[in-house]
Amino acid sequence: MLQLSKLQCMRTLASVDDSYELCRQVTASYAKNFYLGTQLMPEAKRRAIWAIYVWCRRTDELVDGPGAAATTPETLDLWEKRLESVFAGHPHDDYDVALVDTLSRFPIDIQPFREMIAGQQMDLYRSRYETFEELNLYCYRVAGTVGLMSMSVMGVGESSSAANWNWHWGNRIPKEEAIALGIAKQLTNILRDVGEDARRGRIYIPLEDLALFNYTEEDLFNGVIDNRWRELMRFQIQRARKLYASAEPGIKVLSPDIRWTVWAATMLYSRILNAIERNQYDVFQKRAYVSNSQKLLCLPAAWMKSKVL
Ligand SMILES: CC(C)=CCC/C(C)=C/CC/C(C)=C/CC/C(C)=C/[C@@H]1[C@@H](COP(=O)(O)OP(=O)(O)O)[C@]1(C)CC/C=C(\C)CC/C=C(\C)CCC=C(C)C
Ligand SMILES: Nc1ncnc2c1ncn2[C@@H]1O[C@H](COP(=O)(O)OP(=O)(O)OP(=O)(O)O)[C@@H](O)[C@H]1O
Ligand SMILES: [Mn+2]
Repeated sequence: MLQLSKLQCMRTLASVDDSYELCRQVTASYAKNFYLGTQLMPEAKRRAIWAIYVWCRRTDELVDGPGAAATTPETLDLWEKRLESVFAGHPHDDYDVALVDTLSRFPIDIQPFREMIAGQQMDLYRSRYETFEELNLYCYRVAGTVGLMSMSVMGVGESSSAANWNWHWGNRIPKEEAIALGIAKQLTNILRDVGEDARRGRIYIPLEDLALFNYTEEDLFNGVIDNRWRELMRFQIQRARKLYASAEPGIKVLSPDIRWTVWAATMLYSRILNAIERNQYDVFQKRAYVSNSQKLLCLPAAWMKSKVL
């Protein structure tokens, strides 16, 4: 469904509403946490996020999905050319129709999308990161950019209109916070998926951090859990939590009608770190996740935060 489709020139493309419905279905099936978050948003912004989510998911699937073995740098170059035509108003398939419509309604820049592709390109040729600085660039590209894309739709300031871009009157654009939240989520995702990524020969945790705790790549591939591993994971979790904390002041600058969503998305994702701790840092045999009951309990707390913080 999400594979690169040939230009659907033989038949008319989906209507705008049908395309948004397709994007809603993909978001609901691939990302229950994000989908739940979008349910707390106004309709116009919710649909735009679904359209952006699908483009991001398709881009990720090119490198991480079932057809990834066939993906080459040329595939991603083609995908970027399609991105440019979408930004020029020319959809290639039914999914693109919603994104073209979203781009006509919100002030969204193409650059974060290009950088997302550059981040996925890194997954084609890199399976190790020597330093956190290198990993941070990867996380910015695949996740920090999602923060920038989402913020273009969410808007800032006090007015609650769909396109409440009133920063002309001094509302600060919390770009750094949006990027920080994306990177914090990516670091969380990396810690949750250590075992899954190791089975694919990938280590995202910086090698300088492994060395700091005298933990080797071989230990990681063998799933060794001892005090070295627990200290290394505590260090990683602390770094992710610091980034979540640095993003939080930016949420109150966002448009009031989406603050609940962003608090909920932040709390839901950061609770994965708590789950890793509850699992005694066993990310090799156990999958850290937030239960549905825990997710639902986050919602009133997120609502309160959106009103007072
Ligand atoms: C409600 C809400 C937060 C909407 C954002 C939804 C959206 C457009 C998400 C796109 C996610 C995606 C598929 C990106 C492709 C690359 C990738 C997979 C990134 C990782 C996401 C998690 O995906 P998943 O859990 O499905 O992981 P697996 O592939 O299954 O392993 C990432 C961890 C990136 C997530 C980053 C964000 C959602 C950005 C959050 C930042 C904001 C919403 C900005 C808020 C603004 C301020 C000022 C704080
Ligand atoms: N047991 C599992 N094994 C492998 N992958 C899983 C497993 N459970 C969930 N996933 C995948 O991992 C991702 C995270 O799952 P989780 O339930 O934490 O959140 P989600 O439903 O994906 O919501 P979001 O993607 O917004 O975090 C999902 O994309 C899901 O498809
Ligand atoms: Mn997911």
